[in-house]
Parts: sequence; C-alpha cells; structure tokens
Amino acid sequence: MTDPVTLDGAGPIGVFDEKRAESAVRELLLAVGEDPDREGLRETPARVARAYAEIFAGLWQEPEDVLTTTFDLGHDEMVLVKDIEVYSTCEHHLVPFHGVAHVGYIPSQDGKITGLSKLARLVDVYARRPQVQERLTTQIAESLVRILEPRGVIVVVECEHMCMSMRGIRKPGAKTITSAVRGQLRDPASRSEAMSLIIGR
Ligand SMILES: Nc1nc2c(ncn2[C@@H]2O[C@H](COP(=O)(O)OP(=O)(O)OP(=O)(O)O)[C@@H](O)[C@H]2O)c(=O)[nH]1
Ligand SMILES: [Zn+2]
Repeated sequence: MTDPVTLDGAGPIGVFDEKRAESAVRELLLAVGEDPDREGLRETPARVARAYAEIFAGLWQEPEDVLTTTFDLGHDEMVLVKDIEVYSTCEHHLVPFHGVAHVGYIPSQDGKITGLSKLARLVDVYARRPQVQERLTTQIAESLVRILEPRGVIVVVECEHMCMSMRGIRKPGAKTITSAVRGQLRDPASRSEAMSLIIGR
C-alpha cells in the first residue's frame, strides 16, 4: 500500500478503516429499519466493508504506480484504446456509474509510450474513488499529460449513472458523455479523426 494521497485539495485521505466501515454499515442497516443481526445480514457489514476497500482502492494509488512501463519506440502516431470498461461510484449518492472510456494519445517527439494495459489500469486508479464523471475524465487526461508528456491526449467517457436510473429522475438508459482533449488533439482535424475512430464501432 502506498502513502495516503491528497485529492484535489480535499486533505489527506486516511488508510482504509475496515472496522469503521463495518460499524457504519451496521448503523445504516439499523437506520433503514433492518435487523443487522438477522441470519442473512449478519455478515453483511463485514462484506460491504471489504467490497468498499476494493471499490475505493484507487484512493491509495497514484497514476505513477501504474504508468510504470514506458518504452521509447519512435512511434509518433496516435495510440487509442477504446471501450475500456469503467465501474465507478457517484460521490453524490454512493451508487455506481458504469460505461466505457476511450483513451488516446500522440506520443512525445522521442516516442515515449506506455503499455496498452497501463491505460486501462490508469482508468481504474481514478474510477475506484468517489467520483463525478467530469473529474474522472480530466484526471485521466491530465495524468497522461504529466507522465508521458505526449503531443496530444483525448479521453472520452460514456456512462450510465445508477443515481439517474434506479432513483431520483429514473431515466434508465440515459448516457452521459464527457471528454478531455489536450495538446495537438485540440486541433479540429486531429480531434475529428480521433472522434471518428472512437465513435465508429
Ligand atoms: N455533473 C455531474 N453530476 C452528477 C454526477 N453524478 C451525479 N450527478 C448529479 O448530482 C446531482 C446532485 O443533485 P442534488 O439536488 O444535490 O441531489 P438529489 O436531490 O439527490 O438530486 P436528484 O438526483 O435530481 O434527485 C444530481 O443532479 C445528479 O444527477 C456526475 O458525475 N457529474
Ligand atoms: Zn449520483
């Protein structure tokens, strides 16, 4: 486990406290009028605590932990990994949002590239935190800019938010699309080429 990280000035995030999560879940079950001691729920607080440790594991990771393998290949055209499955958690309601991310970049002049799987790992570092989709999208783009120093970056995220499907406005199927584009990919021709590769399924 790496040192606790600081998120967007929100202060240091402590190490995950499984016991505390467990008693909070027990309290929540009591608050909704359930009996946490009944057969089916007896192990639930401990299970939920373990599940939260996994769902929020990105809080203890930094992008540098996953963008480790970089090679100089001399490849200077766009690299795009699309349809990367995303499972994240809406920070407003603590319910999932789910969909796909598409991550592309044009390597730096000296062709510094990373392993393809590392782009998917990077998505997970930021998805496994309490999130909003806009921040998830820009954090992925900005960490690529910082670490790979590429000539351009494009990140597009398409998700359905359970907080809009199963409660509240109740509009299942509505998709939210967010994008972050940096460097040369902001140029209209490059941007539209990237978008056509992303959208052309
Ligand atoms: N911009 C943005 N909004 C989000 C995201 N996830 C959830 N939300 C919205 O956050 C808002 C929170 O609004 P509030 O009025 O404080 O909460 P609420 O009463 O539960 O709102 P409703 O969902 O409309 O019932 C809602 O409009 C959600 O749809 C996200 O990733 N990005
Ligand atoms: Zn929500």
